[in-house]
Amino acid sequence: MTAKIIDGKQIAEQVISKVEERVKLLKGQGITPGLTVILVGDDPASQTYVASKERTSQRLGMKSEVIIKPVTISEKELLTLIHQLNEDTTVDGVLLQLPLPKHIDENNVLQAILPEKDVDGFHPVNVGKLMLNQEGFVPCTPYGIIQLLDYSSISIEGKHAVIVGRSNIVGKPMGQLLLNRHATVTYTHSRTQNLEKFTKQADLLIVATGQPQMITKNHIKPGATVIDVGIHRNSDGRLSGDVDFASASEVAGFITPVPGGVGPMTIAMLMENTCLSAERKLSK
Ligand SMILES: Nc1nc2c(c(=O)[nH]1)N[C@@H](CN(C=O)c1ccc(C(=O)N[C@@H](CCC(=O)O)C(=O)O)cc1)CN2
Repeated sequence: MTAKIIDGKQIAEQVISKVEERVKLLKGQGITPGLTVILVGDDPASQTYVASKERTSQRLGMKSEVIIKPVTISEKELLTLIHQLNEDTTVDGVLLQLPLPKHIDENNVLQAILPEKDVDGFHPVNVGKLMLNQEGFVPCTPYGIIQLLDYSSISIEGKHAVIVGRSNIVGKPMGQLLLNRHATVTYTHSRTQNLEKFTKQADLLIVATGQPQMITKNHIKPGATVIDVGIHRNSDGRLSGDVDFASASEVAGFITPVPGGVGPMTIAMLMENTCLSAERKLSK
C-alpha cells in the first residue's frame, strides 16, 4: 500500500478563504478582528511561526500586532502587558507564543489572558469547556487535525484513535476532541510499555512526541490514518516529523507530510478562532 497524502497546505487555504469571507462581513459591520501575538526572546523557530501568524492575519485584513519582548522580561511585566491587552477593545485575540523562558510560570501567564480573548484555547476555562463539549476556544493544532480529517472525508465516529504524546497543547485536547466526536480514544506516552501493541490497534494514529522519526511501519495497522504533529529541523536544514514518512507511507492509508501537513492548519485555525472571537463580541 502507498498512503494518500493529506495536503495540509491546500486544506489550510480552504479554511482561510472561508475566514476571509467572515472577516469581510465583520468589516462591513464596522468590526476589524484584532490579533496580538506576544513573542518573548529570539528563538528562531518561534520567530518563524509568529511571522507566519502576522502575515496570514494581515492578508485576511485583520488588525495584526506582534509584541516582541526580551528574554529577560519578568513575569510581572508580562502580566502587566497581558492585562493591558485584555482591556484593549480593538484586540479580539491575545496569544503568547510558546515556549517561554524558564523563569516565567507558563500556567500563571496563560491564565491571565481573558478566556474570551484566549484564541489558543489554553485557559483553564476553555480547557474545561472542551471537556464538557461546550463552546469556547479549541487549541489550534488539534482543531486543525479535526479539520484535516473532515476535509479528507476520514470518519471519526466509532474509530479507535491512539494518541502518542500527552502535552497540554496537542495530546490531551486532541483526545478530548476525538472523544467528543465519538471515537474510542487511547492515550500513550513516554512511559507506555510496548507502544507498538497500542499503535497497531489505531485506525487514527496521532503522533506528537517530539522524538524525530520514532514511528515506523512497524507501529502502524495497514490502512490506518497517520497524523504527524512533530517538526524537527535536520542538520541539512530540511524539516521532518515524529513519523518516518517513507516507512509509514508503505502501510498507512492516509498520512500527513512534514512540512505541509499539520503546521499550516495551526495557523489557519488561529485565524478562525480570532474571527470567532470578533463575531462573539458583535453578538453580545
Ligand atoms: N502559543 C502557541 N505556541 C505554540 C503553538 C501554539 O499553537 N500556540 N504551537 C507550536 C508552534 N506553532 C504555532 O505557534 C506552529 C508550528 C508549525 C507551523 C508550520 O506552519 N509549520 C510549517 C513549517 C514551517 C517552517 O518552515 O518551519 C509546516 O509544518 O509546514 C505553524 C505554527 C509551538 N508553540
